[in-house]
Amino acid sequence: MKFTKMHGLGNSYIYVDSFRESLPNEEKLPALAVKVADPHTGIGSDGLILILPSEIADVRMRVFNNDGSEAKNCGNGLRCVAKYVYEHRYVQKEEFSIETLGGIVTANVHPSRTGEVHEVTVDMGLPKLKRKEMPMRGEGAALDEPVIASTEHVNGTDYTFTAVSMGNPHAVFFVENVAEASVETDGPVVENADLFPDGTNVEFISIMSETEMNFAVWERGSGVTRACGTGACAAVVAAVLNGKASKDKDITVHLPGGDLLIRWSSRDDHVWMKGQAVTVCEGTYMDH
Ligand SMILES: N[C@@H](CCC[C@H](N)C(=O)O)C(=O)O
Repeated sequence: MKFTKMHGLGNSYIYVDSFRESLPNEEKLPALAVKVADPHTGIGSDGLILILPSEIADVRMRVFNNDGSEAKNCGNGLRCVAKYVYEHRYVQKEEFSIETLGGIVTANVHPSRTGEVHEVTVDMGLPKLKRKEMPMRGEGAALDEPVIASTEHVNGTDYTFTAVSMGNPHAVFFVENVAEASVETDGPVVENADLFPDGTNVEFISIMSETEMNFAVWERGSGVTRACGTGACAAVVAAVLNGKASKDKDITVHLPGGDLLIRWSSRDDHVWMKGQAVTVCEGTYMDH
């Protein structure tokens, strides 16, 4: 199976071009994701991304975490898919749509004179804020309410966070110092809490100024990663909802793997993400 390894700020995936490659049966895809992602016996990545034709958008992306679970969206993956389909001329325009399980988004590539794409902007669409849209468990009318700085009980402990869906779920915690955040201890506890029937990604952020924040993440299905694009979008939305940042400002999110520029626009309430997309290598994977 031919593959391309790409990353956005160190959040790496094995990309399979399903315009050209025939894929294993549907039920074998989760196991394939686990195998290719293994750094010792596979290629090594945070998961597997399939680039496919779409009937309702210009192209389609499917994302598998490195535990084999399928995700509904991936911000860093979207930028890499946009780079790939533009450079391989599957689209011949700089603005085009990408279908994900979490909805359709619009990508804008910024090609160099030679046609290479190093940076991509994505209109990530509307954040979903209602408890039932995460999804998160709750009672009656609360299901239609947003979860902003809400204290929730998980395994006997109280956790205070803001929940934002960017097609996939995120629980955002404000902390004093991201370097000291309990990413590897609280991350998996919140990820797997009963409260989240589908699990959740977990972000820890600290506000540095009106236009800057530090960020660390525990990703659902992948654990600690160097970056999470949808997580950075959710972090900015959470900061605005908590009065710690403003709409219409370009906010630099400092992730472990580098920076993303995120803006929540008041014009249409869409969230915009701008950042790098990098090709690491291409090769042939021998399935075994
Ligand atoms: N790394 C991604 C998100 C990947 C999916 C996530 N772990 C989930 O299960 O929702 C990003 O850049 O957004």
